[in-house]
Amino acid sequence: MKTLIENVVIVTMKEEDRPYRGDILIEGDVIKALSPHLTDEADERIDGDGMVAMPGLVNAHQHTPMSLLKGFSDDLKLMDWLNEKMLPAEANMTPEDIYWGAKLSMAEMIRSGTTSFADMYIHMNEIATAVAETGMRASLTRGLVFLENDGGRRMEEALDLVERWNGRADGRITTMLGPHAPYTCPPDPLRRVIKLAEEMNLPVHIHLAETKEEVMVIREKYNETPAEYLYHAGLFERLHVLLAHSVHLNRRDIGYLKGMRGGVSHNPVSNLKLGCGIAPVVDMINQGIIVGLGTDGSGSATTIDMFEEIKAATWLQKLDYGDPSVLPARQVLRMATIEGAKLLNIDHQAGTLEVGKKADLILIDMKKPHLQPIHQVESLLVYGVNGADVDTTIVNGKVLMRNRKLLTINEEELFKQVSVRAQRIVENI
Ligand SMILES: CSC[C@H]1O[C@@H](n2cnc3c(O)ncnc32)[C@H](O)[C@@H]1O
Ligand SMILES: [Zn+2]
Repeated sequence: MKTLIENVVIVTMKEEDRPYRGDILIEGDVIKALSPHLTDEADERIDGDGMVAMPGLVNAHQHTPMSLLKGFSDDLKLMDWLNEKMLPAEANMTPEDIYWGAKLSMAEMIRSGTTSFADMYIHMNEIATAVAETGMRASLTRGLVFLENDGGRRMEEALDLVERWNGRADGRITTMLGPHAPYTCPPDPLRRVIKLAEEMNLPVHIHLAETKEEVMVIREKYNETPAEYLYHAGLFERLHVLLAHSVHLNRRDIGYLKGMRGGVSHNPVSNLKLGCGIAPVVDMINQGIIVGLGTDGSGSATTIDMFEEIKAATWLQKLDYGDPSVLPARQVLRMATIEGAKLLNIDHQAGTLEVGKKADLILIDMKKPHLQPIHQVESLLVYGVNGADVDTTIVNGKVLMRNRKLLTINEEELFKQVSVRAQRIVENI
């Protein structure tokens, strides 16, 4: 199957490229050619006039089924929200709920231009099934909380996910191991997970230093900062690690992360809404740490539109530094694309528009009052565009949304399923 996108403004997000008008040829699941003018025959032609083509966005930290808990308990502190609301609700979730909640998030992500995401949750088989069906690309992790003895059941589920799904769905699914956070993972089980990840050559996905309370708890328990605790457990020695949040890091903590494989998912909307603080994004980047962007679950953030994260990320750093020149448009766009792809360990496949990479791209409709005139495309992509401006979403060469119509998800059925399930889950909480 050959698809030719014609006469479109191409934003490759490669370091050396600047936006230019041209054509994109997709053959099978890869980008075959990118050029100012292509004359190839194609099975399908897409008129890109008035559109911008850019790499699909990479959401580096998600809990997809939490879409079912969206708006259920807002305006709480993280630990109250988690312990009193989310955990009891999650105990009520069936595997089918997880499947439909994950699909709801995927519908929203495809609609707002996300093509790849990293997910940490429970009942991962159902999430993987939803990924296989919707056509998205994902790095999946069974979240591991070690506060009570479960006879090794969670760990078995984590390994089952890896065995069943790593490299599956045409290579769109990869897997990681997911010790949830320093405050839910005591030293012994944490070290066991690290050893296993090393033996199995698997990346690790973990929350880090999200709140001041976390810093206090870890200080009381271990007389260390959360970053020190992970460093001394050996997490940053060999493994590729995806750290979610990393809000409360001091200068020494940033030093521990320096040189690590992987990096940090910055989740500014969730951090703002939960009042967590402002992550030292610019300081981390200046130390060579890779920083991508994520939304966290919609149970906390409500929105999983990555264009909102893009805006929040740059606004917050400008405000924090009192300097509008920090985190300029191009840099924050790279965080949402190629830097995120590096965090998911898929930058050989995604994150830029390049010949030979997988065809994961989006078309943005610029024929709208808020996106005209176009002086600088990259500026408008950051400060003007929102998820509803995405016209077409393509993953692995397959069109998942065209003219804003989802092609792999039946939304009518989806909405029926989620409204009934969401009500049942929160009853009596
Ligand atoms: C055991 S699966 C993952 C686990 O993480 C919880 N969660 C969702 N958002 C956050 C967050 O911002 N910080 C910490 N933990 C979070 C989710 O409810 C699941 O229980
Ligand atoms: Zn999270």
